[in-house]
Amino acid sequence: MATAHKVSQLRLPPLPSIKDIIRLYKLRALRELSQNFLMEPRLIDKIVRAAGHIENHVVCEVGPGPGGITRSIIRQAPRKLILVEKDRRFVPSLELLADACRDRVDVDIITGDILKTDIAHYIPKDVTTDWYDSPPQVNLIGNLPFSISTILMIRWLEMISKKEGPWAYGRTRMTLTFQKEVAERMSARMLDKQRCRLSVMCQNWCNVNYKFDIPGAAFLPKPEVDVGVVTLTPLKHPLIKLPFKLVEKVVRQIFSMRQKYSIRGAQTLFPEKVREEMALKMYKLAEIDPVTRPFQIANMEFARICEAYNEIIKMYPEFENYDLRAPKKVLQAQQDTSQ
Ligand SMILES: C[S@@+](CC[C@H](N)C(=O)[O-])C[C@H]1O[C@@H](n2cnc3c(N)ncnc32)[C@H](O)[C@@H]1O
Repeated sequence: MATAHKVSQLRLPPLPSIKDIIRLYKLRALRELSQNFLMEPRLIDKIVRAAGHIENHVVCEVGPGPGGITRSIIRQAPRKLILVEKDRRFVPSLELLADACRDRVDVDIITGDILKTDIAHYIPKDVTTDWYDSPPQVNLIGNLPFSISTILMIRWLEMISKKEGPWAYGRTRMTLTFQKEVAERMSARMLDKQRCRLSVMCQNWCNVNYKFDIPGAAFLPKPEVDVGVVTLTPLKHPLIKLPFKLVEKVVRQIFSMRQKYSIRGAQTLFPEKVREEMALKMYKLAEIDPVTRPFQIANMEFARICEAYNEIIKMYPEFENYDLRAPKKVLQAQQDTSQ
């Protein structure tokens, strides 16, 4: 059932429009920072509404840019707003916003790379909830730069798996934008043609909800692709209860040969001499048909494959560190030790 949220709870004093801000501060968009500014207030508010109730919450916005989404967040009266923006040119326009709401919202402006910023450091401890309770009053929101969105998501999933960073406070929710194709992959279920490593990884640790699309034309400059808005809520219990690195490796290798039978990719988890035998053993333990293709494998079946792999590396610890992606020299050493 849809929840009704009050809009415009906090009135901001008259401010120049985002268009004027961009002109005033000469904020020409930089391609290298994937800068595409969302210009439509209706769509901006729709993203913020997708985050649910955020009044009195601690909100962290990734890449606020000139502050379009930031304004909409502020109008919802969060208790604290943490802004992480790599491009210093946006600081004056963000300070203008921080100043306009200084009596009601505590705003931290951090100029830095989100991939290197410890957001948790800025989140007050009193928001902490137990992992198995409702999510804490903390939200991560961002119209993410395309160039880092997948890396950031994978990094955050690893943090979720370890209950670290913003997830040390409980099951912190995310409302994020991705290239439409990436958003479709994140939410793709078994048999979907978009199904890939990212689908299994996201769905193993989170409830992934593809909310709606935003046409490229709503951005300035217009990107070549449309955008998808996704919300993610960490699951109380992941489907595969094994370390992130193990799950990532197994799922990655199985999808490494997308069009072939999945066992072909699974074989690459093991050194050449034993790969056919070990992969077959793994599939037998997991009760998976070797002629299944990767996109035909359900999340629970991936769980069985990962568990079977874990059993095998317990039996043969020499295979544990075998990694096909390792540089040639390391690979040779790995092959030698497994003979
Ligand atoms: C797609 S734009 C979104 C701008 C604004 N939020 C909007 O919706 O109009 C992405 C923003 O992320 C910033 N950005 C790019 N790489 C970043 C990084 N590694 N860390 C933090 N911010 C980054 C860009 O400078 C830009 O402001």
